[in-house]
Formats: sequence, C-alpha cells, structure tokens
Amino acid sequence: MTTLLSLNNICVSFDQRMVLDHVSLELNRGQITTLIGPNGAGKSTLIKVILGLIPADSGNITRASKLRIGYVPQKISVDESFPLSVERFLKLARHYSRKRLNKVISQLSIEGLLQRQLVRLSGGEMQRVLLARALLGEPQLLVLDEPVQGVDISGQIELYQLISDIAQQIDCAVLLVSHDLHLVMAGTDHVICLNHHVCCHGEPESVAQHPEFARLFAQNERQQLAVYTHHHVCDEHDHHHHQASSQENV
Ligand SMILES: Nc1ncnc2c1ncn2[C@@H]1O[C@H](COP(=O)(O)OP(=O)(O)OP(=O)(O)O)[C@@H](O)[C@H]1O
Repeated sequence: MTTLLSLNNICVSFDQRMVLDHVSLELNRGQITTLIGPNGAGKSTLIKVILGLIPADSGNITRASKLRIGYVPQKISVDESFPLSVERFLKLARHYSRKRLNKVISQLSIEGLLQRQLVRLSGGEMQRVLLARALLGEPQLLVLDEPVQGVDISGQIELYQLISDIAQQIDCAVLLVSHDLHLVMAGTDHVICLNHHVCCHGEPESVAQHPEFARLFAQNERQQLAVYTHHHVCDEHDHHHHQASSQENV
C-alpha cells in the first residue's frame, strides 16, 4: 500500500477557535476515504490544508514527491451572463493532452454536454463536468468536497458509483467529503468521522456502530445507513481491515 499523503497532528484555528484539533490521517493509493462530520466540523478546512491552500498552525504534512491532486469543489460560481461552453471550460485546464481530454470525456459520458453552456447545466451534469476537469491532470489523489450537492438521489448513487469505478481504473487515492451519510458508506473503504478532532475511523460498518458516531448523528440517519452496505466488487481491490477506533492516528 502506497501512502500518498499523510497528516500528523494538524491544528488550525480561526479567531482563536480551534477548527482542526490534532488531526492525523493517511491517504493511500487505491483506497477511497470518506470524511464525514456535521456542519462546521472542519471538513472543508481540512481539504484546504491538504490542497495546500491554507497553512496549518502546527503539525506536519507529508506528500509523495510531485503528487498530482485533482480537486472537485463543492460548486463553482460563474456569472449567468458569461458565455462559456463546457468544452471551453474543460480546455481552460492547464495541463492536458487532446488524447487525455477525449478519454475523460468518454469515461464520464459527457460528449453530449460539450456545447452546452456551463451555467445551464443541472446539478448532476455540473458535477460530472467538474469531475472531468479534475481528472484531466491524471491525478494520483482525487479530492471531492461534497460532490453530490444539488444531485437527486438516483444521480447520487450513480455519481458515487462512477467515482468508485474511476478510482479503480486509474488506481488513485480518493478523499470524499460528505455530511450526507446514507449513500457514501456504500462504496468507501475507510471512513473518518470528524468533529474538529477525529472522533472515530475505520471501515464503514464499524464506524456506524461507534458510540462517538452515534452521538454525532441522529438515529434516523443511522437507520438509513443500515440499508446500504459496503459492496466493492473488484477482486483485486485491497480491503484494509481497520477496526473502528477513536485513536487520532488514522
Ligand atoms: N477563513 C475562515 N475564517 C474564519 N472562520 C472560518 C474560516 N473558514 C472556516 N471557518 C469556520 O471554521 C468552521 C469549520 O468550517 P468548515 O467549512 O471547515 O466546516 P465544514 O465541516 O466543511 O462545514 P459544512 O459541512 O457546513 O460545509 C466553521 O465554523 C467556519 O465558520
């Protein structure tokens, strides 16, 4: 198992309020990690630290040499009056080849969207386009911040499946952020439950049983979770049998 990025005791405070409190984690090639936590738990802040957009107040970050990270933001804002087709938007990416562009377009089945205006896309279409853009640079680590926002429930299942399929195809590490619990558990290897500190982590089923998790999330959400079980279907997939744990080292 190759560790692509590790955080060790990361702390971040805003206005003397600690938003990330000694957070440690590892992201490994071929593994899908889901970060869950309530609103304001520090998930987006953690993503920004991982992307190098904000510095940590203390702690260490180790990245694999020349690590290529693809990022799918929660959303992007484009002015309604700004004429920008999907094709032009994709071509704004800095490093890509024509061959790579064509491959990604076909992987995500967005051929039919290329001439459409970016601002007119539905939530699900937009997420596919943002995912395509993130994949253009052949990332070794794909980071997605709540990728299913604005997507209906069947679209969410489809999108999670697509992310999981692509991760297997390109053998990258995935870090997926969500505060939606019901669907993310299905395709993930490792769950980290964050509420400023790492409350618990491990395989989805064991995290779902953890008292810290139970305390953070309402009963009805946990019941919905029970409907979806871990179902990776790739024989070669390396399942890591972590037990849910409250330790800070993930
Ligand atoms: N640049 C900033 N300056 C001051 N406070 C900030 C800043 N960025 C985030 N915060 C605060 O830090 C806390 C964590 O925010 P963050 O966006 O990381 O949470 P989150 O878990 O992603 O939340 P959500 O699920 O609602 O998106 C919030 O209280 C937020 O207001």
